[in-house]
Amino acid sequence: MTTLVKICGLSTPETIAAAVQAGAAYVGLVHFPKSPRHVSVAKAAMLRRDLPESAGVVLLVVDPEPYALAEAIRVIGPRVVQFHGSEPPAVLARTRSEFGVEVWKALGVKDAAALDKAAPYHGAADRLLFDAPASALPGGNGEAFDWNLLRLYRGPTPWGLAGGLTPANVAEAIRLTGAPLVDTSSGVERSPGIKDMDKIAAFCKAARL
Ligand SMILES: O=C(O)c1ccccc1NCC(=O)[C@H](O)[C@H](O)COP(=O)(O)O
Repeated sequence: MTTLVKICGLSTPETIAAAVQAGAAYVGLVHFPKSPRHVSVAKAAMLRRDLPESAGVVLLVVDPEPYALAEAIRVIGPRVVQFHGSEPPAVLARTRSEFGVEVWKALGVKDAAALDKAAPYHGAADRLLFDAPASALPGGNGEAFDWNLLRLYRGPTPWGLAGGLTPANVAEAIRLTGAPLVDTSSGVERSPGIKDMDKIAAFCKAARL
């Protein structure tokens, strides 16, 4: 089965084009001012405008105010909204029904018990993204968690694996977990917020092996 790839934290037309060209199914735009990858709503809309419909634009937010979220979705027009804070299932369900977007929920995985946090989101989320627990930032810290925790995971909601994935370790992560989608940010950067087109291509290639 083909593993879908999401490259997150993109902020230039060149690196987005490189991700699409390399076969990434999803490109992530981080709208969170404390992140080195933050893009304003206006910039996200500009980046989105030049993309083909086939590119899955994921707008990433952290505990957004309802008004600000509505405005961002209206102006940017993403295919997916990824919630990366402590949003309850009702926020995802409401966002999906009001705006007709896909909604994803990121969950930090510290131990096996952390996977129980997925249960309330079944039915409300279109995808769960299992990531390393929040540290300096809610996500995008380049830290991996113990992938063995997902070996036997069989939840009903489509899911993805994130956290410290790189061109060098992504094939092993897929082999161990069977992840249907892999997501990376720091692992394809030269420095925080600065994406590297060669690393993006290498990641997409390694995820296909
Ligand atoms: O990337 C960020 O700066 C970020 C900031 C705040 C919340 C989430 C953020 N990123 C979310 C992602 O989907 C990342 O791709 C995911 O956490 C994996 O990041 P990394 O470990 O750096 O590959």
